Amino acid sequence: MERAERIPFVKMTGSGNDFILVDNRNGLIKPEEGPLFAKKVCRRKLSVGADGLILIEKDGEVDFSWRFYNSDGSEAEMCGNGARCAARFAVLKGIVDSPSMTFRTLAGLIKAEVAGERVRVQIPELHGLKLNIDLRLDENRTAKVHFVNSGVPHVVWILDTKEELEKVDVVGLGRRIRFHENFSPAGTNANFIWVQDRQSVVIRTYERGVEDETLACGTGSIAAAAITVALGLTDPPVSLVTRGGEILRVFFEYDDGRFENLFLEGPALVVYEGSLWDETVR
Ligand SMILES: N[C@H](CCC[C@H](N)C(=O)O)C(=O)O
Repeated sequence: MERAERIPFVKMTGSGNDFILVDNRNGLIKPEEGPLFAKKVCRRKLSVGADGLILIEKDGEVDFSWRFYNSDGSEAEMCGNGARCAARFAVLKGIVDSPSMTFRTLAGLIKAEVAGERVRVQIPELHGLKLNIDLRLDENRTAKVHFVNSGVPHVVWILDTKEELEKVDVVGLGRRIRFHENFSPAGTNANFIWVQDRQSVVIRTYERGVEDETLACGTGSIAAAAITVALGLTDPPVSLVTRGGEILRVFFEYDDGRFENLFLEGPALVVYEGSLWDETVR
């Protein structure tokens, strides 16, 4: 990257899942530089710090394209909370001239609708739904889990009580699932949920590529909503109570294994704007 003394960015939070957003339509950060740049700027205390980096790029057909990186520098196909932040960022920065837009991700085209601080994004599709998997965790323990890809891969483990959800070792068990041979080589995110009632689920998520629990996960919320509806435990729209306390809402129609018109809705807030000094990303 030719040395740009300072790189303007906006820090945003999608229900506690936090991101650094950069308008990279000038191509300053080259594709091959993305992973290391992301790893450096997402370090808490040593740089801006975030769960992920979002680079907005030019696109010849739709409003814009994006590159999404987890804080470990891995590029992910999609990010639900990040998509909501990217849509609001595009409106605030005049990258689009309408509150409705379409942008390109590795998981396909995302339609977004910005209404003030709240954003709805339409997820292209769910695939690979697999219910009631007996997952061997170690020689003495198996867990009944479920799987779906909601833009990125997600395992969902349903716990019986709120207390169990409070006490579960999200990082220890989450890491075991994330690196489980069943899901290699791509790995998976791991969600632990408790079904509060037919309209709401409390969720905690261990995120692949952050390698820790995050305060919210958009695609994880979609996965949990889809799986609990498919199991007959909830009815859409489903509210997801995230670890940060914010509520994410997932809308869709479900009929005999088919999910239609999948939307994720929730707040996407600006925390601050800044300019990144070159000396901390060399
Ligand atoms: N860490 C995820 C990508 C971000 C997902 C999450 N932040 C969301 O809001 O969907 C992965 O690598 O699969």
